[in-house]
Amino acid sequence: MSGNFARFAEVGTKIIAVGKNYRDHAGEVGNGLPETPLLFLKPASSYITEGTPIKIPKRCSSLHHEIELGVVIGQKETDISEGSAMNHVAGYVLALDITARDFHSIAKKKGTPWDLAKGFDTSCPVGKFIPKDAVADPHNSELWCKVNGALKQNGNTKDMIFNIPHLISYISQYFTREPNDIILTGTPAGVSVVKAGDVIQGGLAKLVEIK
Ligand SMILES: CC(=O)CC(=O)C(=O)O
Ligand SMILES: [Mg+2]
Repeated sequence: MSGNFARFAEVGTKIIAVGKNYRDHAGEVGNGLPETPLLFLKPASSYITEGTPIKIPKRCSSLHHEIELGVVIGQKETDISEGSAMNHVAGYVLALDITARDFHSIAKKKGTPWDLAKGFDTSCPVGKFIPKDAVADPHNSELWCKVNGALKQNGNTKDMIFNIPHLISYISQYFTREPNDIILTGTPAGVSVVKAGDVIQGGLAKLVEIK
């Protein structure tokens, strides 16, 4: 594990994920657009470093990749304004919100929690830490994902419905954020099934790639 990963892999880390934050992905999964950020938690036990194999959960027959920009929180915060939100960002990571889509569809239909679909062990592969200043514009960065070399997701963070300051401010009204917590900011369209043996690659602008 590199020093950069060590920044994140500390006890007490929270991963707060935002759902349906891109219109095109919201369209492909249905149920309309959110009026406020749609939040769910992924446990710290879902976290793996880049290159660690993803375990397909028992009884899952449709595992999906979701490439996402992760925002790494730099300091303890609660109830902060949108105006000061970016001061609380230490940097970014490229991450996958691996989703058991069959479990997810059932949960949505029944109105039950998404934990099993989104929070199982290994469902959050995370790439190396990217310092804040290395990302010129986090609201205009290409985000892509390939499976076995074929391009599946090709989005841009400019298409987020709720931008990063809004997400940080909104989340901080409900959850105290601590250093090294991560906010996954949602995925663009193109999610698709991955099977045992597939290789998933992702990229953020020209800055980082994960595999
Ligand atoms: C409906 C979803 O897949 C929610 C989600 O995780 C997203 O990134 O959007
Ligand atoms: Mg997601």
